Amino acid sequence: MIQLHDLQFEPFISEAEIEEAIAKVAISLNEEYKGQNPVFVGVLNGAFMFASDVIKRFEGDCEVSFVKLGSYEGTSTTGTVKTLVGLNQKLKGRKVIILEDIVDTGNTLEEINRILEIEEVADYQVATLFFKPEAYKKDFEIKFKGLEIPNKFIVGYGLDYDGLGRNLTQVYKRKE
Ligand SMILES: O=P(O)(O)OC[C@H]1O[C@H](OP(=O)(O)OP(=O)(O)O)[C@H](O)[C@@H]1O
Ligand code: HPA
Repeated sequence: MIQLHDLQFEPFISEAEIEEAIAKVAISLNEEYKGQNPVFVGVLNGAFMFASDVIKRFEGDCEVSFVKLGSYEGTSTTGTVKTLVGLNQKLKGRKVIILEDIVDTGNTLEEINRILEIEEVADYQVATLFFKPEAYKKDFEIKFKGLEIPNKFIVGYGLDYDGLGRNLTQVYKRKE
């Protein structure tokens, strides 16, 4: 059990399970994007660990970029996704892979869709380490998913509760 701010969290997903999920996503990305020089776009802050681990496993040429979006306060979404740092690279005509630590309600993805619509990319897909099917309310198909998880608030491996917990190497869920 760990305490972050006022909340307690219990172990939920081990390092080995996380590694297995990343390996699975990496195999699919290597198959799908072989020889295509895709651009990975990581969504900060949460995706920094996943981006690092999955990009290390990509075997061909690729480029790496980041955007920084934010919408959560405490354990819930505000419903408003703010672009804190935008794209600094032209993506016109490129194959783009969005890297997310988690897709929860899908609000953040919707904002990314808006950002990419004006970029005239050749194609883009989303790769997320964690996915909450019960919480996801959008139509956009998520092609690469590491682990489907129940609708519980989690921390660790990049994910935070009000800034804390990102450095944890395994994932914890909020104790009920
Ligand atoms: O599907 P959603 O309900 O939009 O949730 C997913 C988003 O929430 C988290 O970001 P957050 O806004 O907490 O910013 P952070 O990455 O800096 O923690 C996470 O990193 C995803 O980007
Ligand atoms: O379960 C979560 N934990 C931390 N950050 C998040 N952002 C969306 N869902 C979550």
